Order: sequence, then structure tokens, then C-alpha cells
Amino acid sequence: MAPTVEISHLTFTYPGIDGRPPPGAPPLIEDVCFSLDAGQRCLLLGSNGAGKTTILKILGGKHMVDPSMVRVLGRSAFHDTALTSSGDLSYLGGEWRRDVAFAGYQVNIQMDISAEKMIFGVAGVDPKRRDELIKILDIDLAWRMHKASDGQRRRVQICMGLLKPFKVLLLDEITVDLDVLARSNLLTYLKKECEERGATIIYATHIFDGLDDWPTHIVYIAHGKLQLALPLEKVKEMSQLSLMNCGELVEERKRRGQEAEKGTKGERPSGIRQGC
Ligand SMILES: Nc1ncnc2c1ncn2[C@@H]1O[C@H](COP(=O)(O)OP(=O)(O)OP(=O)(O)O)[C@@H](O)[C@H]1O
Repeated sequence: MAPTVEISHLTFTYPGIDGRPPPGAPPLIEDVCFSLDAGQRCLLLGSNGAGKTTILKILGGKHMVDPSMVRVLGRSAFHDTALTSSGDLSYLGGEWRRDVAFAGYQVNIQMDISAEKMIFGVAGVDPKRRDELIKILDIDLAWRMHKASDGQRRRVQICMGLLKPFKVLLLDEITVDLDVLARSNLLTYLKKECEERGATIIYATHIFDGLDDWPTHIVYIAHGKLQLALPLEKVKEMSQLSLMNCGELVEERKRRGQEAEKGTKGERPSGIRQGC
């Protein structure tokens, strides 16, 4: 079966004010390759500014790249807007606290509107799925969105983003405003979505609590370059380190790679269908 997410030699630079990449500027994302299959859950790790959001936005079709570099469900999200409008590809990112991005549209949520109106306003939704999400996220349908707390808004926004049974879900630090119980319920629900429906999820986060056994794969980015892309068991086997120390693992592998290069052949991080 073809991978659901394919990143192949992805290289990207943000355009300058003239709409073109600044001449001579090094690429922000450079030669990143990895792919994921249906049912896999990938944690996308990296320090601030490493390029995680940029990669997720490219995958979500928010920045244009050559279609050969990024394929989601075999298509380019930037060029094929039906991917997001159908709900097959869902992107939940940081700006969601103020705006709801659903099916490719941005809706401002500062106005006086109830959570119920927002959630039930989405047409073509399975009522059972909607009820389950409302329960899991512990949403009070009477919340007025302009008065709701950040965490309450975030719950409504996450609920709306998950109403359609996505095939690929991109999560960019969306659980930061959630309390421990809501976060744990959401992660359990998302795991179930992958195991039962074969959904693929990429989740960028700095908060590792409760994630030890959640991902199936780990991808680590530093300075826009892929450092590691491996199944979780491999990461655990190799390092006996927690996810928190993934950076140390990468440094150790780089050091060993450099030593090997000095000798015979250089070691290259091997991983989840790395095609580069
Ligand atoms: N629209 C933009 N134009 C130019 N540069 C940008 C733009 N957005 C982000 N950058 C730069 O790209 C780099 C990577 O940013 P990105 O948001 O992808 O990192 P990140 O890994 O998600 O970081 P964080 O963990 O802090 O969210 C940063 O140096 C940032 O300043």
C-alpha cells in the first residue's frame, strides 16, 4: 500500500517581500525525507525554530512547494484543495485559539456565539462521532465563545477539527491549553482513530508527558534538517532514553556517524521509509 504521507527531498525557504526566496539565503528546510503509512502516529520533535510548524504547514497545503516533494494521500495539498475541504486532511495549528480553520475556511471566533452553534453548524457530520467528541473534550454546549477561556475555546476548536473522519491529521502544539484529563482523553481518542480507522497523525509538541507509548514513530528535526526518523521501539532499544532525551540520542548518533566516516563508511540515520 502507498504511504499516506510522503516527504521526499523537501527543501523550502520562506519568500522575501518580493515573493521570492532571498538570493543566497540557505534553505530553512533542507532535503528532508520520510514517509508514513495508514495507522501510524508520528511525534515531530525539535527545538524552537527547528522547522516543525513549517513542515506541518507545507503538508497542510499552506505553503507551495514542488508537488513531487510532498504528497498526502498521493496528492499535493496546496494544489488539490479538495484534500482539506473534504476533511480527509485536517490541520490543527497554533492560531486556532482565535480562528477556527475547518474544511479550508477560517472563521473568527471572537463573536458572541455558543459552542453548540459552532459545533452543530458543521453539516454532514455523524451525530455519534460528534457526541463522542463533545463528551471526550468535556464541552459545555452553552459556552459563549467570546467569553470562554483559552482552554475552553481550544476544546471547541479541536472538536470542530475532528468532526469529519480525517485520514491524515496534522497537530501543531494544540494540546498546550488543555488540562491533564482533557489531553489524556484526546490522545486516547486519537490513538483509537489510528488503530480502528487507519488514520495517520503527525503531532508536533514539546510536552512529552503521557506520550511514552503514544507514537509509533519519532521524527527529530534540527535547523531544518532531518536528524532521526525511526519507529518508537527502535528509539527505545537504541537509547534506553526517554523521549525527553531524544536530542541526546541524535547527538550521540551524529558523533558515531562522524567517527564512522573517518574510518570506513559514514553512518546515516536509518528510519521510516527514508527515501533520500
Ligand atoms: N512566515 C515566515 N517568514 C519567514 N520566516 C519564518 C516564517 N515563519 C517562520 N519562520 C522562521 O522559520 C524558522 C522555523 O520556524 P517554525 O515555526 O517552523 O519552527 P518550529 O520548529 O515550529 O518552532 P517552535 O517550536 O518554536 O514552534 C524560524 O527561524 C522562524 O523564524
